[in-house]
Amino acid sequence: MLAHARTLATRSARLRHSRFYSAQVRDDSRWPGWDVVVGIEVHAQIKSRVKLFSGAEDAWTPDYHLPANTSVSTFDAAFPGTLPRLNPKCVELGVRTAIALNARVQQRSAFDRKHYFYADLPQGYQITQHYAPFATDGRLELEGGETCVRIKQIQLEQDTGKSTFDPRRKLSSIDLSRAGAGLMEIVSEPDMRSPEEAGHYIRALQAVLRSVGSSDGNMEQGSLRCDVNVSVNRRGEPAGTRCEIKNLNSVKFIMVAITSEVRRQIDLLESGGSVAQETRGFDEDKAETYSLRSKEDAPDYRYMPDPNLPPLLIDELYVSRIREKMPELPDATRARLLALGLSRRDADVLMDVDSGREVKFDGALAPGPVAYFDQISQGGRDPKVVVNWITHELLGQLAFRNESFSKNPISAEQMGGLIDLVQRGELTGTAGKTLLRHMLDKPSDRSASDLARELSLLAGADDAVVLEKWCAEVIAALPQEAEVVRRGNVNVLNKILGRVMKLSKGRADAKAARDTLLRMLTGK
Ligand SMILES: Nc1ncnc2c1ncn2[C@@H]1O[C@H](COP(=O)(O)OP(=O)(O)OP(=O)(O)O)[C@@H](O)[C@H]1O
Ligand SMILES: [Mg+2]
Ligand SMILES: [Mg+2]
Repeated sequence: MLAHARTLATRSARLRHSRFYSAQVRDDSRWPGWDVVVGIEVHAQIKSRVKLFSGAEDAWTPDYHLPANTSVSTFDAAFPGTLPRLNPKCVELGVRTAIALNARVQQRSAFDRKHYFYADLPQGYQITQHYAPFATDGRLELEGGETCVRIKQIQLEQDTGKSTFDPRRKLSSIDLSRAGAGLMEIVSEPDMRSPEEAGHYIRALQAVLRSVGSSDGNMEQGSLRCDVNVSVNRRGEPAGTRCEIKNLNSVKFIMVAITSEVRRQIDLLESGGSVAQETRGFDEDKAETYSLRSKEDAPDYRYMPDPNLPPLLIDELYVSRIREKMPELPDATRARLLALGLSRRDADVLMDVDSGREVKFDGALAPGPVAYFDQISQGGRDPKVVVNWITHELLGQLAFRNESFSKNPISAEQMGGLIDLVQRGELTGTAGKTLLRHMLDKPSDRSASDLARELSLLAGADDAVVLEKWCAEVIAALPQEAEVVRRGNVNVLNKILGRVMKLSKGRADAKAARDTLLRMLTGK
């Protein structure tokens, strides 16, 4: 009876957590009558200069332009007699990630050896926490909080080296620089129901990792790598057999690979066949998955506890200290920005994971567009005006120059000064943009108003006189158009006005210029 009650309680907890058991699954017109089930294993490189077990002597930089084998300690190369020593920074960044993913940090976890024989793994085994991970039972809400993906576990493990094969010379090269670097394996429950949801999950996870500073989460550079498990079943039937697609390296390829794998499995089942559990690769050119090895060929990893590493003990005080220092998480940031009156789009642009925000080593963060926005809008500036200048003008100009936000040379103070000049009417909007361009062209630490004065961009006291001079000059240059306006056809005025604005290099106030022209031409 008690056991039954417990089962029911567990089941209803699950019901609350996973949409899989509760809400109706919508039919997908791509595969009507079928349900798609996806679970993802993410390997995220921990942003610590020191590897997971090989001590401070081998500080490494994940810079792939460096020559091979430049950051390898004797431990990484598995010299006999070398011993592992756990890097506490990796534990701290792991715990930060676990807290951000609402996971339970285990007071006791342990390290196992997972054996396989491959040239980029000199020890002959990888140290991992597959059986006793340091965090379990997390969850990550996807956009809008409608869907929630449960996180089964987060474990610490070593990265391998890198092997490259040159088919021409039939030569394999091994680079051990990466060997032994710290990874977090974040294993999701099979809670995603479409290729798009898998994409949202990875994006949301990237945002979390970056916001806590535990990983770059950059798929292109390999600091975030995904193994994607896919199965299909007819609506109402239990989940099917999963295939695992290894090593996908972009969100786009994840979605394409899932779509093509779903098609393959459905075709197999519809033609009376069955899906065999196997590990598959993804061919980017053909947009197809292909078999790597079947379950029968799966290696026997001969897991065993690592005798050289004691269990990892994490006490509650340690966790609560980290919890107190947690930075703002993406969901909270988005909610705060929306509450300030920003549009969803503007909030997304500020928070964009690809905006060039840098995660520095050991979890420090370079300020991204959101922090820049926060600094500028302090002191009572209108948040909507500030976000406009950042997203449209600044990010626009930077994009035009093919530069990311991390290259922005304009300080928050300078940008705030520029916005104030425009808001107070001392600078026209167009002159403000000219000033912004100048600040990007010639970075300096001078204030916006000094620069505006120096460039004669400020709208001054003798404005009206200058404006009349510009108008007169343009009227003289466009006698025919001026005549048409004089005869009462005001439509042509815009052409004359355009010339005045051009002549003033944007310094003229458009409305004042229009009024002046009308007065000079029609007396009104
Ligand atoms: N029916 C299913 N359809 C799709 N995904 C599934 C299904 N069942 C389980 N999964 C997913 O498969 C993944 C299993 O990962 P896990 O690390 O636990 O084991 P593994 O793949 O056997 O081990 P390894 O780490 O050696 O690859 C999880 O992400 C889980 O959500
Ligand atoms: Mg796994
Ligand atoms: Mg796996």
